[in-house]
Amino acid sequence: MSESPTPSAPKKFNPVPFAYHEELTLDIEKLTNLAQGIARVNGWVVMVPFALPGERVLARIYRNHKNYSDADLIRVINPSPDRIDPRCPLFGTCGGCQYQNLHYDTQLTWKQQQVAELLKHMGGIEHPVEPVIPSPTQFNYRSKITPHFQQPRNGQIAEIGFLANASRHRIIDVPHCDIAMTQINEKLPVIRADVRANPQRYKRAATLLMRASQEHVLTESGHIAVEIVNGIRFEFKAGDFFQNNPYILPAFVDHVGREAAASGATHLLDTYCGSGLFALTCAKHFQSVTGIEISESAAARAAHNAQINQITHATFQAGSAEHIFKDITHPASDTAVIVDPPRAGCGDAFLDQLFAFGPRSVVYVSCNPATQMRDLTKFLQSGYTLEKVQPFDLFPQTRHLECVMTLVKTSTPTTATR
Ligand SMILES: C[S@@+](CC[C@H](N)C(=O)[O-])C[C@H]1O[C@@H](n2cnc3c(N)ncnc32)[C@H](O)[C@@H]1O
Repeated sequence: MSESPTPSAPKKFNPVPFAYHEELTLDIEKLTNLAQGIARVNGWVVMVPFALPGERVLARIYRNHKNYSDADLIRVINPSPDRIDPRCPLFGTCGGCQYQNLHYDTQLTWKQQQVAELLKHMGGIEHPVEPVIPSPTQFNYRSKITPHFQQPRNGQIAEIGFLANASRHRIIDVPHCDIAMTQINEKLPVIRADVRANPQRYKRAATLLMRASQEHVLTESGHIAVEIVNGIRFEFKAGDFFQNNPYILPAFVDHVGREAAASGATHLLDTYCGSGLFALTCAKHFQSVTGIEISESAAARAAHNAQINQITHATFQAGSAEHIFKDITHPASDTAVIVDPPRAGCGDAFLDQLFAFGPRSVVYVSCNPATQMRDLTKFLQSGYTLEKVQPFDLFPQTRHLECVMTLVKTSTPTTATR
C-alpha cells in the first residue's frame, strides 16, 4: 500500500519553526493543567496532548504559535511506567476525560504540581501546595451529565453525546460514560432511544439533563433532587448548580468549614452559596451564617434546606454576591467569608465590597485556576496572606482542578489596589 501524501498546510499555517506535519521525536517533561504533555526542542516548547511525562513519543506538528507549537501524538516510543490502558473505548476521541491513560496516583501528583506552577506564574507567589485529596471513587462518580445533540436533519437525530476532543462544535456519540454514576448509565440507553424516536420534539440542537438523585435519575430541570452530605439533607432543582461528585463532598465541606473557623471567626458569610452546601454544612462552627446566591430558586432552596435541617441561625438572600456586605452588622474582624464563584471568578464589584468590609479570613473555593489566580493577586494586594492551598480531586480522569485557598487578613492595604 502506498503511503498517503502529506496534506498541504492550511492557508494560515505559520511555517516557523516547524513544517506542517513535520514529525518529531520528543521527550515529554511535564503535564500542564490543560492536559498537554510538554517537550522542548532547543528550548522551543511543543505541546502534545495524551503524551505523559517521562515518555519518548513521535508527534506531528499541526500549528506553530508565537512561542510554542502544537503537535498530535502519533506513537509512544518509550511509555511511562504510569501509563495505563484507558477504561473507556472513547478515550482520546471524547473531550470529557484527558487522564484515563494515567495512573490515578500520578494524576494527583501532577494536579498538585500544576497548582504550584499556576500560583507561581499566574498568582506571582511561591507557596506550598498540599497533596491533592483524592476522590474516594475514581469512576462512576459524576451525579450529573448533559449529553447534547445537533439539530435533527431529515427527521433524524445523529450523535448524542459530548464534544469531541479538541473541538468546540463536533459532538461524538456516547452510549456509555465511565465517569457517570451507574444509575445514569443504566438510564442513558432509554433516554437516547426516546430522543431518537421523537425527533419532531426538537427544532434545534439540544442538551439533555441527567441528574442522579439517590437511586433515581431526573431529567426535568425543575424536578427536585436530593443529596445528603454529612447528615444534612439538600433539596435543589435538578437544573440548578450542585457539586457533581458526591463521594468527595464530606471531606471537601469539612475542610472548608474547618478553614473558615480556624481563624477564630464566629460569623460566616457564604457568597455564591447555591442551595446552601457550605453554609449549612459549616453552620455548626458559627454563631450566625448568611448566604447569598444570584439564582432565586437556589437561594429559596437554601432557605428551605436550612429549615428542613432545623438550622435556625442561617439566613439566605437572593442577589448578586456584592450586596451581602451592606446589611452585615457583626464586625468584619469576627467574620469569615466563603467565596465559591462560577468559572469566571469574582466580579470587581464583589471584590471591592469584600476588601472594603475586610473580613478576618476568606476561604476561596474554585474550579477554575486561571480566575482564582487572577483574584488571588488582588487579595494579596489588599492585605490578605495566603495560608493554605488545598486541591481536591472532584473530577478524576479529567484535567479539571478544584482548589481551596485559605486567606487571612494580616494588614490594611495602604495603597489603592486597582
Ligand atoms: C460554583 S457554584 C457554587 C455553589 C455552592 N457554593 C455549592 O458549592 O453548591 C457558583 C454559584 O454562584 C452563583 N452565582 C453566579 N453569579 C453570581 C453572583 N454574581 N452573585 C451571587 N451568586 C452568583 C451561581 O448561580 C452558582 O450557584
